[in-house]
Amino acid sequence: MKNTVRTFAEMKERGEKISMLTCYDYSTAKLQEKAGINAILVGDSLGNVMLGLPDTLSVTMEDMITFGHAVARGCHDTMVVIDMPFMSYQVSIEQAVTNAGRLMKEGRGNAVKLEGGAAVCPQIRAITDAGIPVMAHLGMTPQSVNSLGGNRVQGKNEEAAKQLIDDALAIEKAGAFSVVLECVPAKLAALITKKLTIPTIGIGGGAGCDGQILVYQDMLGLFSDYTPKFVKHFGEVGAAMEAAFAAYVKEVQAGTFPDDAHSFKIDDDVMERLY
Ligand SMILES: Nc1nc(=O)c2c([nH]1)NC[C@@H]1CN(c3ccc(C(=O)N[C@@H](CCC(=O)O)C(=O)O)cc3)CN21
Ligand SMILES: CC(C)C(=O)C(=O)O
Ligand SMILES: [Mg+2]
Repeated sequence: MKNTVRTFAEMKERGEKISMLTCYDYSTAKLQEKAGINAILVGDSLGNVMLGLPDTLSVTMEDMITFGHAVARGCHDTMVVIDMPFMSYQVSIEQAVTNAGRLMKEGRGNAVKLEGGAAVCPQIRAITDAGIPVMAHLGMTPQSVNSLGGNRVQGKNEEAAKQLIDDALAIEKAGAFSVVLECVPAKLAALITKKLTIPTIGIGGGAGCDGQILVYQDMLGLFSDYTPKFVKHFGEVGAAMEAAFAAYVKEVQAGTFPDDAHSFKIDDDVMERLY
């Protein structure tokens, strides 16, 4: 049986930390599942790390479905959450439910995630009522980068902090099963975590959250367009890949690859007749 919404609730109750990573492809999903990850997010950050875009705004439903389905094929026991892309849920409740449904039917996700607080509570309620679990996303919400004026920490002053707490309580009431807290001061994220019965998943939210998430290319040292303060490298995979690519180039140039072990044989008498 797949871990699911119930697993999340039980883990918070037991005080067990929830580990999440983003993922966008089949092979990486299999590795993450083998490594024991609790849940995977197919994030719209794929715009940055897979497509080389400057932000997440032009990521489409088709993008999310293509990458989502690839990840879902690699996951047998792991819950797959798929981000709802910019403008796939803001316009109307009806459109939000339709698009969440597509991410489940065509993307083969187990849950969806959308950004925002009180403003998107009607969408959270309607999608949840349709039988689709919703993860909320508060604090720094990258789809609002043009309103927020950059990818910076949120909730620093009393008014903004109170707003964040109110939004967190509202999305919980609307039926969200969990919430991402992005770029929120650690002490504020810890307070929100205490106030909520649903698990909080931090990214730049400090150790007081119920779980953590990172973009996998960030934690592997595979992405270098920018490095948010919350990113820690758990490996230097970018450097390892570059070294392997360089070794390949060198062997091809030298003619030492492929050798006999990586080539196919034909009987000598067949070759003699051909000559
Ligand atoms: N590779 C990647 N990692 C992410 O975490 C991520 C994405 N892409 N794409 C979507 C959003 C964008 N995110 C970002 C992007 C940049 C910063 C960043 O550079 N923050 C600076 C502060 C910048 C400022 O104050 O203006 C920092 O020091 O953390 C943070 C989060 C988080 N998400
Ligand atoms: C950074 C996470 C939370 C996200 O929304 C994404 O990867 O798109
Ligand atoms: Mg996202």
